[in-house]
Amino acid sequence: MSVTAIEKTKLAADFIRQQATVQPRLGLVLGSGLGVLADEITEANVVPYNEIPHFPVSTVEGHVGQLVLGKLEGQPVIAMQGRFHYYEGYTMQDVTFPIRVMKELGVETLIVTNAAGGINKNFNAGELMLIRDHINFQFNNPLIGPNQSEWGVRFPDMSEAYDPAYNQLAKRVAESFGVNLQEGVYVGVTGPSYESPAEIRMFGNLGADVVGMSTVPEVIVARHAGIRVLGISCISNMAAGINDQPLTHDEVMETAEQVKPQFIRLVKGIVQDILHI
Ligand SMILES: Cc1cccnc1O
Repeated sequence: MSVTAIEKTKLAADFIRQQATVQPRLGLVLGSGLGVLADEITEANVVPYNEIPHFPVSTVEGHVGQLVLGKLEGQPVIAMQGRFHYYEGYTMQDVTFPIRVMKELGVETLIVTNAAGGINKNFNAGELMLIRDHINFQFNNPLIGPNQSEWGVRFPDMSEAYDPAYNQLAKRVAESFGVNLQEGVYVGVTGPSYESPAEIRMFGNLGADVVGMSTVPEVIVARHAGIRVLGISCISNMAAGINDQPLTHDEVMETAEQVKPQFIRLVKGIVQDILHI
């Protein structure tokens, strides 16, 4: 007899709970090149994705695929070191399964991060952007199919998918730390090819400030589950056509390397207070 999605979620959560040193309240999804934040977690214990029942298995060679549970700035957290991308061939349900498991473990707040391409010409590679809203341009949705009413409603509201109170906190922390934090709209595309200049012009006309290949499905599922969300993009490079540079993944990783100190300082500052608002 096939195992239901709810049963798979509970089996994965039970496995993780047996190994966890904390009961996490805050979830972190760490995007390309940003997994280093998990190294800041104390009292940490690591659970490799390939040991967790029903967890997707990372297909990317040498890609760290593990959960890190412990304390970050004294708060009980669970961090994904390595995420699953739709472009790898995972289903939308695979991509978002870790968010369902986080909810089952008791997570009520999620910080989602990513590397993104800059579209807004006032932005620069190496800057951080607070996500105010997103555009789903992945021609799919993780909630398509029968609704699991114990997870959430059939038609979840997305009008404040990125929590306004969290965004006010992030701006206060950025200002206090002297971090130049941009703010804007993230458009999620499927990838894996980078966008064409014509597509970037279109996304700009549609109101997008950065583009990326992740985040949107995880946020939709988090909101469906009643998890409050804060999102931060690391502008890894300017998207196609914004300047005359060809796009490479190496450049995405190199920029993430440069922005890491600011990113870590900002997120740790946010983590100190986010569970109290
Ligand atoms: C992630 C990304 C970086 C740069 C340009 N486009 C993208 O989708």
